[in-house]
Amino acid sequence: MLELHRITAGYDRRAPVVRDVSLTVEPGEAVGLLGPSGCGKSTLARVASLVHRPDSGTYLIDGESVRAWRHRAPREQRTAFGVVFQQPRQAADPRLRLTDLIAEPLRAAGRRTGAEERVVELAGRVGLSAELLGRRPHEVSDGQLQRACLARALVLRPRWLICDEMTAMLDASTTAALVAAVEDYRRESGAGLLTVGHDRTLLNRWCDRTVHWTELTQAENPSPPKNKPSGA
Ligand SMILES: Nc1ncnc2c1ncn2[C@@H]1O[C@H](COP(=O)(O)OP(=O)(O)OP(=O)(O)O)[C@@H](O)[C@H]1O
Repeated sequence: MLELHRITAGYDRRAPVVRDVSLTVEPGEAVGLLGPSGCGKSTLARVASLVHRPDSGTYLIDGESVRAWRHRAPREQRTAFGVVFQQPRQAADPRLRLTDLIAEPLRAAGRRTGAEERVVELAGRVGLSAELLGRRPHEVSDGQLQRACLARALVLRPRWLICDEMTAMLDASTTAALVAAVEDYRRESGAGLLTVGHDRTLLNRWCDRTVHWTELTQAENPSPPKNKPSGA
């Protein structure tokens, strides 16, 4: 379970953008987070994925307290997360061919054995052809690059996925393909998901539960209604 408790975070300690926010995600659960532009959703998603250290609050991952963020976080906690951001061009090294981009986390973790097969398998899942795998980011569309970024996020088989407006700039068919790839992975792995977005209809359809930013600062465990009947 992910348990973010009374998190305050931002970019200037005197004016935090996230104030006293609490959120939990159960194992295997898909939670959608909605809220107006600039309210702090991405900042909270960055705290949850261990890339942004909060000013205060506590964070438990599967019962274990998080004591360090970014490169200081233990590898086991860092690699428990697969993260996809809104802007694939900002998240991708422009020098890498898509095949190397997807394999990057395997190399960083020293897990080269079987890397090629894993990349090919993931490329199939996200709908990237062998020809596209040989191209560099400037030679593919935003949607194709985002497919590669999703494959990269899945390559270490994370227990948790954090998608920060993953589909915000994509057309309907690419959005559907990426959501389907995430859901296939979750079905087989049991991974939990926190997905941030503006599209209430998409989040309601995709997630078990959709929470609005304003609910996160109210009493804990507000038991919001489920989007789908259990087992659906
Ligand atoms: N690196 C940064 N340095 C300084 N301020 C930042 C930084 N990143 C975000 N902010 C500010 O923090 C506030 C919250 O930003 P954040 O991206 O978390 O919001 P958001 O809810 O995800 O917005 P959107 O839906 O538009 O993506 C905004 O006012 C933003 O300008």
